Amino acid sequence: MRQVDVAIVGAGSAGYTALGLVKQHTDNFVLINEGWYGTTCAKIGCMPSKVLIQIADDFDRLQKMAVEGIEGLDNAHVNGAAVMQRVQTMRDAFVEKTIAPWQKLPAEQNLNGRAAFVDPNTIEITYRDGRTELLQAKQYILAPGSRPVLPEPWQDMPGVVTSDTFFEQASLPKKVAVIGLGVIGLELGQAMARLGVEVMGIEMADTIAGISDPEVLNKALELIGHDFPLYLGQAAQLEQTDNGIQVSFGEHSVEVDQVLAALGRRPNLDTLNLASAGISLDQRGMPDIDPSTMRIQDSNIFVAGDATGQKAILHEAADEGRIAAYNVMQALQQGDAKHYQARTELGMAFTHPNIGFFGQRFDQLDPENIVIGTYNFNMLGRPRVMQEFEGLIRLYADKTSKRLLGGEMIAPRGEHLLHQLAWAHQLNVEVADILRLPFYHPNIEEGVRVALRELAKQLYDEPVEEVVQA
Ligand SMILES: Cc1cc2nc3c(=O)[nH]c(=O)nc-3n(C[C@H](O)[C@H](O)[C@H](O)COP(=O)(O)OP(=O)(O)OC[C@H]3O[C@@H](n4cnc5c(N)ncnc54)[C@H](O)[C@@H]3O)c2cc1C
Ligand SMILES: NC(=O)c1ccc[n+]([C@@H]2O[C@H](COP(=O)([O-])OP(=O)(O)OC[C@H]3O[C@@H](n4cnc5c(N)ncnc54)[C@H](O)[C@@H]3O)[C@@H](O)[C@H]2O)c1
Repeated sequence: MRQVDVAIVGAGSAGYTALGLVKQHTDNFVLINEGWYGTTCAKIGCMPSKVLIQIADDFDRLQKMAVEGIEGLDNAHVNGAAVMQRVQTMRDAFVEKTIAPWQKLPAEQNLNGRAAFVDPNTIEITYRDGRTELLQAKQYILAPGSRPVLPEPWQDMPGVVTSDTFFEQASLPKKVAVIGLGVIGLELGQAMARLGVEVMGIEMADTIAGISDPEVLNKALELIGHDFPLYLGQAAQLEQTDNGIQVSFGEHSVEVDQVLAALGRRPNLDTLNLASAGISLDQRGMPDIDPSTMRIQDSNIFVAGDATGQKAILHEAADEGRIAAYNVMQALQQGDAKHYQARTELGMAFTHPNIGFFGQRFDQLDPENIVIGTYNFNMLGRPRVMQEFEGLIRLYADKTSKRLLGGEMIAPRGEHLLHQLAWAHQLNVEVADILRLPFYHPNIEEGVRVALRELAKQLYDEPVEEVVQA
């Protein structure tokens, strides 16, 4: 039986990051990956979705140009097939770049098969041709990602797509029901709507994109609702018809060509048969993973990326891959696992305007202990020039420490505002210190300053001097 120092399962963003570090330490490793290479992010996730969103944003700007004196735009229209061709061409380029490191691995270390534990020390690899191989590693890094949730009756229904298949289409559909208005449903639903597809959005919960602040939610429903109708608090039923799919929810029933099911993603750890490794699992079938070490209990198994069932976003997958690899190297040298702190949490939907949060969300905070600063984009010059003057920023600060705790927003260029606020949050400085940082004029960041000033008025007895004393 083959024996190695390290076995990494999953050639995604988490596995890729771990591999880069493990390689520096030992040559005695294997990478096991089932199915295609190229990562969820590059092939069916972050990147193709951002290409589609960019095209939708560009098309939308044409309408804004008309009021700026730019003429001759009346004939502009969307060629759905060309749009999807552009998405696929760019996606293929991203995938090609992503698979280069795997292609450089010698064949005996790059195993294209499914891994699963057969006992606490051994995994079995099942190759595509049905062959199997047993392998033992001193340490394991499991990074098998996640898959879309899809109820069984919907699985073979023609016309039902998930983000796994959406980007493969030859053209844009005509009429779509987007079921699930989390990040994927909102991003793709809005982009399609802005490209002329008739879209309706149906969500079981009473919020979209995980927004917990009721004021931000109201603003988001208003703004995203301009692009397509949103039905909240409704779970949909599907029925196949001669012409498509009948979607029923609440009082409504409508026939569509296509359903985009965006109901969330499920960790792929269940494919690894962890029970055979002697790992105890909770009711959801998940092991107890320490987020500061990425280790399962006291085992030689580390988990990273979407497979943890925690923060299913790319930079977190990469960090978890790093932490798992650092600790695998520690373990190979008989060292104790090192504990790492999480970065400030940051999440965003690349809708228009961007929706997102940093730090703690509104519903995680005690209203008694916080003050709130807001900005609602009705006055600033630069957003008006850009014709993007609608949004709402809500920042939360701790009454005692006078530090930012978090914030939620729907805001033009919110992706950048969220980064700056997350950096300030992680540096753990007082609100007054953030106000003493430079703010250029005219800029959207001036809106953040308005919200910070509102916080400062509530936090300090004296007005804050916004210039640093020499
Ligand atoms: C539509 C969409 C848009 C997204 N947009 C963004 C975004 O804008 N920003 C962002 O930060 N995140 C985004 N994400 C999330 C991001 O793509 C993921 O968090 C990230 O790709 C997870 O990486 P991973 O390494 O955990 O998994 P993956 O990249 O999925 O890699 C897992 C690999 O493991 C393999 N595997 C599974 N089981 C086994 C097994 N038993 N044996 C061997 N191999 C196995 C799989 O085949 C796969 O190759 C998006 C996701 C989607 C779906
Ligand atoms: N910009 C980004 O960073 C980005 C973009 C896309 C995806 N992602 C990642 O991908 C993950 C998966 O995205 P997602 O949007 O599929 O999941 P999600 O968990 O964000 O949203 C799924 C939504 O579907 C709803 N839902 C579930 N079952 C339903 C039903 N039967 N009927 C109606 N609604 C139902 C849920 O209430 C939830 O709001 C996210 O957790 C996110 O981390 C990130």
